[in-house]
Amino acid sequence: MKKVEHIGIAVNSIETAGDIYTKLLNTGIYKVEEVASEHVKTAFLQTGPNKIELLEATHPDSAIAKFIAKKGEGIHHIAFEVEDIYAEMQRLRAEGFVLLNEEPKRGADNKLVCFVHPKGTNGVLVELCQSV
Ligand SMILES: CC[C@H](C(=O)O)C(=O)SCCNC(=O)CCNC(=O)[C@H](O)C(C)(C)COP(=O)(O)OP(=O)(O)OC[C@H]1O[C@@H](n2cnc3c(N)ncnc32)[C@H](O)[C@@H]1OP(=O)(O)O
Ligand SMILES: [Co+2]
Repeated sequence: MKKVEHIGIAVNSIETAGDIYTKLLNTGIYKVEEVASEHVKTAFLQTGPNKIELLEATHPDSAIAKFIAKKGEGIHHIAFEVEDIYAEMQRLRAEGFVLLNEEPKRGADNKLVCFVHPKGTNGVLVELCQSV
């Protein structure tokens, strides 16, 4: 794992949360991107070498909608940057982690992503990200 690529925060409104995080971080949103396959709209703010990813559900079936319904707004996942997502997925499988997707899938911000089930990571949803 190269670094923490982003912290994903589940929010009801990326507009409202975006204003708050713009003030908090003293920097603006540099990208808003919908990922239809995940039923989410994302907004990114750069914080040094890392990012904050605000996530708003675009459909009731969205993982974000279910998360907020259950736990309210808050930190949703930690994403790590990897060099080779295929090799990392294979390594994690061999280590006994449960991956939530068989193959890497297209994420936001020009990434290939894969998620690791939180049951195997002390309750923290982990995302692997490889730049494409
Ligand atoms: C890809 C675009 C973008 C990017 O960065 O590029 C994103 O980051 S998109 C982010 C949204 N997409 C995902 O999160 C995909 C992966 N997530 C999943 O597959 C599900 O959300 C899953 C499997 C983590 C949970 O599924 P579901 O909510 O349908 O099941 P449960 O509600 O029964 O949850 C099972 C169990 O997991 C706990 N849980 C759920 N979400 C989280 C979370 N974010 N962090 C930690 N724990 C989580 C939930 O509380 C249940 O535990 P239990 O003890 O049984 O209550
Ligand atoms: Co993410």
